[in-house]
Amino acid sequence: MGKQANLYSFSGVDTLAPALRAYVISCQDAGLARHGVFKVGVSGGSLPKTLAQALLTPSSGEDDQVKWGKWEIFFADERVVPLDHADSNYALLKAELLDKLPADVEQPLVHPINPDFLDDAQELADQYEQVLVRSFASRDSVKLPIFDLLLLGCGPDGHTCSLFPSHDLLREESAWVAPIEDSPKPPLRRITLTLPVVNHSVRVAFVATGAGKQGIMKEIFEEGNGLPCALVNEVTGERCSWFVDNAAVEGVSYPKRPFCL
Ligand SMILES: O=C(O)[C@H](O)[C@@H](O)[C@H](O)[C@H](O)COP(=O)(O)O
Repeated sequence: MGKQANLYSFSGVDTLAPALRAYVISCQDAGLARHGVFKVGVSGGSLPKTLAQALLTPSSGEDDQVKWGKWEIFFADERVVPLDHADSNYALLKAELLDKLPADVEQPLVHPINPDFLDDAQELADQYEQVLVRSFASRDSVKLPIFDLLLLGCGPDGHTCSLFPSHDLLREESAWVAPIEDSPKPPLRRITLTLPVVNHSVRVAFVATGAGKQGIMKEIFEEGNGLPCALVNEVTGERCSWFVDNAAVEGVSYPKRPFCL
């Protein structure tokens, strides 16, 4: 394993957001330099709101451009509900971010789940996997898709995407996208990227804020305990960056780095 995951701590979301913006833009520019598009996966929870705060501010110069027209957006996990349902991660991202993009810029290509398959979570996951197969097929090796960036949250139990602690899904080795029908966090039925896909991403960024995350951050960074977020940290090492606020990591013994690219 390489170096450890980067832990960047900020006074609050207002100071975290500009750093997250700089980080996302650097991943975007690296993706564009590598293959002309930026393939990014996002989760639900509080992330879309923070992302909007980071990305919707006006550009401050040439190096600070969000090139929306070059973005391909996927869902790191999604609830098995219609796209306009209150629980839908797509609906959340749409309301928080996509609907607020300036109308005069080229729009990103967004890949929601196919609502024709809501009756069967396995089929929904398989169909979403096919979306990834088609999108990533131009690569030489499609053993696993390689996202340029995954932007993830961390639940108070240490879950990420819909990969929950001690769940059998953590042992999935071959599927890229898997169904889960007994999610400990409602709603029960979801689909999620699997751990090998998360770990294969070029970069992984977690955003976790608020004192409510303190206990789990301590456990993830000090003990690991096989928690899904800790498993990602262990495999991705320095390819992984955490954007947190001071409240979330108070008392956590782990070196915090000053943010720089
Ligand atoms: O669909 C979901 O439930 C989310 O994708 C989930 O993985 C989320 O990211 C975490 O639960 C963190 O949520 P918060 O950021 O709201 O704490």
